Amino acid sequence: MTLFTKDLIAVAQSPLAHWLTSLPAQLQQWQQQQQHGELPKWLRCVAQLPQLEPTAVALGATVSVLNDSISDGQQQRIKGLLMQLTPWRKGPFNLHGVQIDTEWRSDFKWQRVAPHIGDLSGQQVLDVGCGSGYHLWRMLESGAEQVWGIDPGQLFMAQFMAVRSFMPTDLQARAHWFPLGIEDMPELKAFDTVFSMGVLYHRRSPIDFLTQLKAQLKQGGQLVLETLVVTGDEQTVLVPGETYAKMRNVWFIPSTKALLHWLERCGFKNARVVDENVTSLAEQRATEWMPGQSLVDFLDPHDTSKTIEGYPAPLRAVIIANT
Ligand SMILES: Nc1ncnc2c1ncn2[C@@H]1O[C@H](C[S@+](CC[C@H]([NH3+])C(=O)[O-])CC(=O)[O-])[C@@H](O)[C@H]1O
Repeated sequence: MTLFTKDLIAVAQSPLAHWLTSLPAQLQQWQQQQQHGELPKWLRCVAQLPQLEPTAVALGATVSVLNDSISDGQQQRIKGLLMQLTPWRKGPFNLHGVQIDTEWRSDFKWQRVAPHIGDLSGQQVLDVGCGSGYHLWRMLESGAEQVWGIDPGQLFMAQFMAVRSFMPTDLQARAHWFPLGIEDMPELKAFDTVFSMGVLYHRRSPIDFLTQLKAQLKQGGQLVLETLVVTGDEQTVLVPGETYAKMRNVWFIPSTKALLHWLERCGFKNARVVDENVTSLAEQRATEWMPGQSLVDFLDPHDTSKTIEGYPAPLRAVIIANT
């Protein structure tokens, strides 16, 4: 059975069945390109993870799967294998007692987003740029019927597959991850809610990006957009120099007013800002599972209201809009 067979069957059995016109060929082509590089090694680690019947599962702040009769030896083995998938950026997870304290406390972001998204019960939900899939589990916690994550990051895929391998089969069948960028998506117009958190500023063409997100939504669906913003009016946008907070791939950081304007121009209705928050050093920091540089190293050491390049420090907004 190939890597995505079960997920493709889930597509066929869902209201997204028309995705099958492009998806199998894209996945096959992608798999052919993965013979070299680190993915095969990461997937071997995932395949070696022990299969244990979960006795407790919690899709809460720490996404947890536990088995009450696990041995110390099994736990050490799980930790050793999961450590080979570092850096772990988005979490936290507790997998059979192995606490993955990720660089980001992604639960903080979910706490800001969740009160505003309504009831996801029965919904088909897409998460564009889902990383390790931490928020996919939280979307299931909020009632989604099926969650679909896309992200071009191969290590994130291995991390998602590792976490999913521990989940009970009913949850495994409701959470899917495909190695696609938003630009690889056909116009499905089929999802009830589309999330895109932390991606807009990585796109060179933000208006095209918003249009691509809209093309995934049903009529009457909702977009949940989370991104870096700056303060300013409808025409304020920061286009940083080579780096922003040491990130090389940051293009457009609009004000919330500009973002609302863009959403309106793209045909979204009822766009509203539901949260604004300065990223704290507690939310993004180095840990055993991501030992490299983190937010503290990206800010001006003498003035943490500025990035190391002198731009405003990361301020993030959550915006909800409808089609
Ligand atoms: N073209 C693209 N299409 C889809 N995804 C992409 C693309 N380009 C990059 N990504 C992916 O977008 C994610 C951005 S991280 C947010 C993770 C999560 N959502 C979070 O809110 O914590 C934000 C950050 O750490 O700066 C990464 O996983 C990329 O691989």
